[in-house]
Amino acid sequence: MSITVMGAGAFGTAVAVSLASKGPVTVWARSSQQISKIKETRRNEDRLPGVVLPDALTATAEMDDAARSRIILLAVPMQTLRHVLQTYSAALHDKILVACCKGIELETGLGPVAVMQQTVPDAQHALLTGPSFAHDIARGLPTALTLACSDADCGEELQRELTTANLRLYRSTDTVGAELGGALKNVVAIACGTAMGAKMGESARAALMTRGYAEMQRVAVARGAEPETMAGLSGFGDLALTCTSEQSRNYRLGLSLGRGEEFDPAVTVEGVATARAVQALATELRLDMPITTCVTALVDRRLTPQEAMTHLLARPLKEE
Ligand SMILES: NC(=O)C1=CN([C@@H]2O[C@H](COP(=O)(O)OP(=O)(O)OC[C@H]3O[C@@H](n4cnc5c(N)ncnc54)[C@H](O)[C@@H]3O)[C@@H](O)[C@H]2O)C=CC1
Ligand SMILES: O=C(CO)COP(=O)(O)O
Repeated sequence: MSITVMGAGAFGTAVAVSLASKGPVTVWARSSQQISKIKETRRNEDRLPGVVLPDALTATAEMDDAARSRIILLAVPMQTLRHVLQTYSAALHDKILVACCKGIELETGLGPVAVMQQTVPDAQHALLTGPSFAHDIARGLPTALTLACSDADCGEELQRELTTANLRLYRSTDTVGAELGGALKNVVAIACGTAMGAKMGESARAALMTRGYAEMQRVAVARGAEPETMAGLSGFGDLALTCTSEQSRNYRLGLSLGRGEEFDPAVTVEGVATARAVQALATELRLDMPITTCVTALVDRRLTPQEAMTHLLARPLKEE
């Protein structure tokens, strides 16, 4: 069965490379210039440098080609997902849609599954998330991810179809927990990068990871997720990866903030909008989210890293 990936960024291209080991894959991008370049060079040098694309991978800018597959992965940044789905909803209404985005929509506070449900209600909706850098997947390195789908049968089908020799998928029906884990770990990664960039030490990073995880659980429980989902690949697993590796763009943005350096605004950093969205949610749900609050203030340049840490350390003492 052919599979389509919409979004020829780092992640979409990497997953398509892995899926192409099993059968035909179509990668769709809105830019025909980008597609021509990919066809010519058999590489996506701008987004996934150094990776030769396999023959089973076809690139297209035509939605008619993309819509031939029944399973469609959406590998675009979270803040663009609604626009993409609205634009192509007619072609997508009878498909199985699998969002790969990690974030919360700023205007609505919704995750990718809810956005798919609102924009293409007749489709089936799932989420692919978990600890995985695009380059690792594309190089064939071993990776384990969560495939979350509230419909158990559809989830099983997707698990079979999307598992490859280097991509092992675990199934879950808790889409709310899976999408919150993937979104919120990015906020904590910015905090950890900031602490490391400001030379606050690895102990500070461990504290931020652990207390950040407590914030992730607080939101998850308030949103009706299963608490154990946070302990899985989509939560703890991705938190561990993203908070400790310079391959992560969220972590690298944090490093820049900590060092007082500029960061390329063209790079996709999902945690910035998500921190603001989660901050709004926390206020609405009356949740105590001090790390998220500090990250929002850091990215808005309302606090320096030192002021943020002083603020966190000076909070009233409490039970763990
Ligand atoms: N890069 C990675 O290692 C991983 C990324 N992800 C997630 O995948 C999602 C995409 O990230 P990347 O591929 O890394 O980002 P990227 O910045 O490499 O690529 C994003 C792609 O989306 C396209 N795009 C943006 N707006 C669009 C629109 N309105 N219509 C059509 N296409 C549009 C861009 O042209 C670009 O090709 C993010 O939510 C990210 O958190 C998940 C796991 C790993
Ligand atoms: O989600 C990722 C790894 O699982 C990629 O992280 P970044 O978006 O921070 O690069």
